[in-house]
Amino acid sequence: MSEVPAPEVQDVPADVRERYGELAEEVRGHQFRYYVLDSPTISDGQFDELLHRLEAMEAEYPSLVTPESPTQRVGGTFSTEFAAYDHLERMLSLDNVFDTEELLAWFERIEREVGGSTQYLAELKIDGLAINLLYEQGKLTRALTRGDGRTGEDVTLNVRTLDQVPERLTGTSEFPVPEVVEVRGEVFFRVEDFLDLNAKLVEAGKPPFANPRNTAAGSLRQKDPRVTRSRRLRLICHGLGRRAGFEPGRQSEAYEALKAWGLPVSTHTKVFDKAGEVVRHIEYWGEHRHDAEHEIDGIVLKVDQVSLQRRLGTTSRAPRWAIAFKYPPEEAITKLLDIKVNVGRTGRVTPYAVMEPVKVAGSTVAMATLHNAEEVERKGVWIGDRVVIRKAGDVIPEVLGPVIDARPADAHPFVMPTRCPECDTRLAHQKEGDVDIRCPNSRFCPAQLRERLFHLAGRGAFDIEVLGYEAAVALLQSGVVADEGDIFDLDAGKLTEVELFRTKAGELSANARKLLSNLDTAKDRPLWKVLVGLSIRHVGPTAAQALAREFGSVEAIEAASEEELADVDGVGPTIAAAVKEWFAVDWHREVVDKWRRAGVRMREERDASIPRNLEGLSIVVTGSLSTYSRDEAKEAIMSRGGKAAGSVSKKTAFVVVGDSPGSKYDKAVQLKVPVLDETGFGILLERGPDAAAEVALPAEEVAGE
Ligand SMILES: NC(=O)c1ccc[n+]([C@@H]2O[C@H](COP(=O)([O-])OP(=O)(O)OC[C@H]3O[C@@H](n4cnc5c(N)ncnc54)[C@H](O)[C@@H]3O)[C@@H](O)[C@H]2O)c1
Ligand SMILES: [Zn+2]
Repeated sequence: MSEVPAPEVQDVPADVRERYGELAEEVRGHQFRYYVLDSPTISDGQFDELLHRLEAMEAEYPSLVTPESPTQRVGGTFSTEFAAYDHLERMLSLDNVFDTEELLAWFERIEREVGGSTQYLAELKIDGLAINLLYEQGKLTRALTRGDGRTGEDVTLNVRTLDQVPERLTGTSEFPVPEVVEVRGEVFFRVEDFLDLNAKLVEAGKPPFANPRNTAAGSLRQKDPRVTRSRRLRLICHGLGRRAGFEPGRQSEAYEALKAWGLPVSTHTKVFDKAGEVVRHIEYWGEHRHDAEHEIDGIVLKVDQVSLQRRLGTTSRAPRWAIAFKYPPEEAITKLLDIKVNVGRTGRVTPYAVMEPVKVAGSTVAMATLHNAEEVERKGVWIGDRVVIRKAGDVIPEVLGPVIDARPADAHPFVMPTRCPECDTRLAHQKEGDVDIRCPNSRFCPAQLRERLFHLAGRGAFDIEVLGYEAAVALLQSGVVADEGDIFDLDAGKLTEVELFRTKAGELSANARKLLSNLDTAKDRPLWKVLVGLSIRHVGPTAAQALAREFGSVEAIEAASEEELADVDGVGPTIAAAVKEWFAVDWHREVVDKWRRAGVRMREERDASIPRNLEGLSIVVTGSLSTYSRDEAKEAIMSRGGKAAGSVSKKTAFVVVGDSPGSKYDKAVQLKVPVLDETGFGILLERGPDAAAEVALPAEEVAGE
């Protein structure tokens, strides 16, 4: 073809040409920061998007394309820090597809060009940096980075520090050592080693690295090979360049040769006959991305037969016989606009990141929790920084760390506030050594009030549909509710005082009527839900159910000693202490009183047909019974007013002993507590303690059985 005709050049509007030039410059700038500085300021996904925009402009105005265009070249370049050498054969990049449709179109093109179906080799796309190892007469003579594809940087001394890189190749009868071979591969960090490295840095008070790929590149491209040596880099080989004295028929055969020569190859390489199977394979790895030892950003597909590879040839930047299917990026880089703090239901103050919204793993992210002040410091992020965020699948987004090289002059560290942002109370650690810092003004802090109201309306508590955040805030701000104690005293008169619950005509809104009816239903929720609604620290559904089952009423829980509480299965000392602390606060007890007066259920509903014949008795069950499960036995005791205790004491009325009893039985013997077998337990339940006492055995006799 002749040169691009001049008139077409003029067809490109000046503003498009200008925008194109700017975009191309921007892309080159990012390539420099990525390939030379090992320190990108945008994520790979964001970079790919810029490149795509460039491609789209070129597709619309083909005359924009020049050989220098970033779309036509292998991305990298080389730094003058290293000696530069040419590769014997060019190192190329890979073309990308981003969905199945594009992939199927690629298969179609290949099969059209080779005239039929063919076999494909599927490999994990390792997110590392490309390396070219030159072996002459079996001896490693040079290692180069990819550079611009033609010329790479000499990193031989550094590569020699990798355990997996043999100084000399070994040969076998099937695969003798070739005269010359360029081996292409990927240098990377195993995720585990990367996390280890970061943990050590943090321990030494240094900022951690943001991601394994750039850290691997930075670790290999070091002036001082000792730094490289300390970094536990890994290698996987995935191709050949120039070779003499060896010619594989298939790519998969080349891997066998590499392995025979003593080079590391992947264990996840697979040959497929059918495009459909490849698609399933890609889906599988999409869901198991994190099962590989290294990060993967896609699957690479290669036409397996080398003669067909030759026939398909290459473009200026990539082979035509291979393609990379890229998974949606899980990381993005964005600006950390601010770090704010949130005050939770129990007063815990949590810093969180406010970021310029950015798309990652299919959703837009603008906020992420930072957990506590220590965590902010550990991550080393400053307000104003560009930060790397990560969101894997459905997992909540996480701020990984700052892009240190992109730190603007006005960036500044976060300072944890000393006063509550909502009520101005001085914040404090509740106990010595707590990481968390809290607002102690639990009664009046608007944030805590709002969160508690919202919580008590939740599914796990009273399940009051209309009482969301908006309603909670409206009720508190209007003053008709001072705290959660007032919630069940709401009536039509009070609600008409709240704008949110009034119609324009000043009448009660439909929503208000619904709230009243919700509240009415809520009064009859089971005891455990009432307990959850009280916002006692650590008392979630599990502990609340255990407490309700064991004690049967709020009064009984309040009256129980810390030991008795701790003794309950599913409660334990921490929760027991929290319950005691909670009931020790006057206004907490007032909340309970107000709710009780308003008609909220304060005790477990009893089945009237069950006799309350064990009232006040503490009974311990040990070993397994044949007709009752452990829970059923407890339930049977408690529904009769007894207490199913977890340990034997002098106050224990009976110890019920099943098969293979534990140390509780020994304790019963020691304390001379009456012991019942399973039949005796049945008598106890049906006829009460007096009848049971007649059949109770002295402990020794049961033991002798
Ligand atoms: N964030 C930034 O600023 C920035 C700038 C430039 C490039 N990038 C990123 O770098 C990548 C582009 O770089 P690229 O040109 O190296 O292309 P690429 O990473 O998409 O694909 C080519 C490379 O894949 C590697 N590879 C990994 N596993 C392989 C396997 N099994 N078989 C064959 N090759 C395998 C090879 O080293 C090869 O050079 C993109 O992900 C891009 O987003 C990011
Ligand atoms: Zn406060």
